[in-house]
Amino acid sequence: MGEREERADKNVLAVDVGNTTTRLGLFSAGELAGTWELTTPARLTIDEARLAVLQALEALGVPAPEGAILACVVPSLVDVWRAALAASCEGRALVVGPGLKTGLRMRYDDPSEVGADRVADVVAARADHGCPVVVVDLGTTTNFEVVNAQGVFLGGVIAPGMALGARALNQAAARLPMVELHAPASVIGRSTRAAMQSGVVLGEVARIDGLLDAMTDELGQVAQVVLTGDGAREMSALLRHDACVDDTLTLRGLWQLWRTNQR
Ligand SMILES: Nc1ncnc2c1ncn2[C@@H]1O[C@H](COP(=O)(O)OP(=O)(O)O)[C@@H](O)[C@H]1O
Ligand SMILES: CC(C)(COP(=O)(O)O)[C@@H](O)C(=O)NCCC(=O)O
Ligand SMILES: [K+]
Repeated sequence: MGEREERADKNVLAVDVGNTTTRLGLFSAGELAGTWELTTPARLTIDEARLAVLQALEALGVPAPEGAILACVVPSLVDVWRAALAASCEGRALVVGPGLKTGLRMRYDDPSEVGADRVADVVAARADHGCPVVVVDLGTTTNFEVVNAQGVFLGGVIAPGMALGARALNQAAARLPMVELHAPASVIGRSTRAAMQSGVVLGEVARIDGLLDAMTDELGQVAQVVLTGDGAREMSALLRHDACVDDTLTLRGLWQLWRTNQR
């Protein structure tokens, strides 16, 4: 077996630390063997992060990883996870950020500003869905990543996510309850709850459809749309645009970045 095949065969742990949820994905021979989620805490010790890794490996019934890669958009948690992953695998853990080879051309004014999860999304979207492509990632924020026909990351959009919108309404207005993020039966709400669900969920649908239209105009061509994140499937059913749902996009982008950086 060549050195390259041997590396591709390794068990690799990919960790995506979002502002709300931390996702672990264990890749075995290039396939996602299992995932594990925990709530992203405000503070975390290296031991707690190591324990989370051990729990995930045990629950998934997978062997300890040989390699690890991290995308963390919470700066205070980067060093903790870097150290915990180094202790959980052979050698250093890779961290998506300055210094890591991505193979991407980026038109961001300052590419070091781009969130690590967005970089991973773009890498996987380019490889697995083709270009041009727009990724819509539903998380704490609803963020879009736009990739042109040449595979260049042009930038995108960062908007408040649906849960954030619902929470903001509840916190800012004394009479507004917390609502579940389901689409109401009609856009014209006849109760406080229905009106809020219309504003948050159908408002998000309109925002996504509207921004996709504007992006098509700005790009001068129709791009494929890839939806990922919380409620991606429900959202795809509500959108006017055709969109492909890809739940494991970010984790797969991390695995690809790990592989790129073994060469
Ligand atoms: N469409 C949706 N349906 C259900 N919950 C959603 C939806 N969109 C967002 N959420 C909620 O939004 C929050 C943020 O999403 P998450 O994927 O955890 O974010 P991040 O990737 O930023 O950590 C979570 O609390 C999640 O439950
Ligand atoms: C846009 C984000 C907040 C999305 O994070 P998430 O919703 O996944 O927690 C994150 O990618 C980030 O902090 N980015 C830095 C700013 C930028 O990408 O321009
Ligand atoms: K995310």
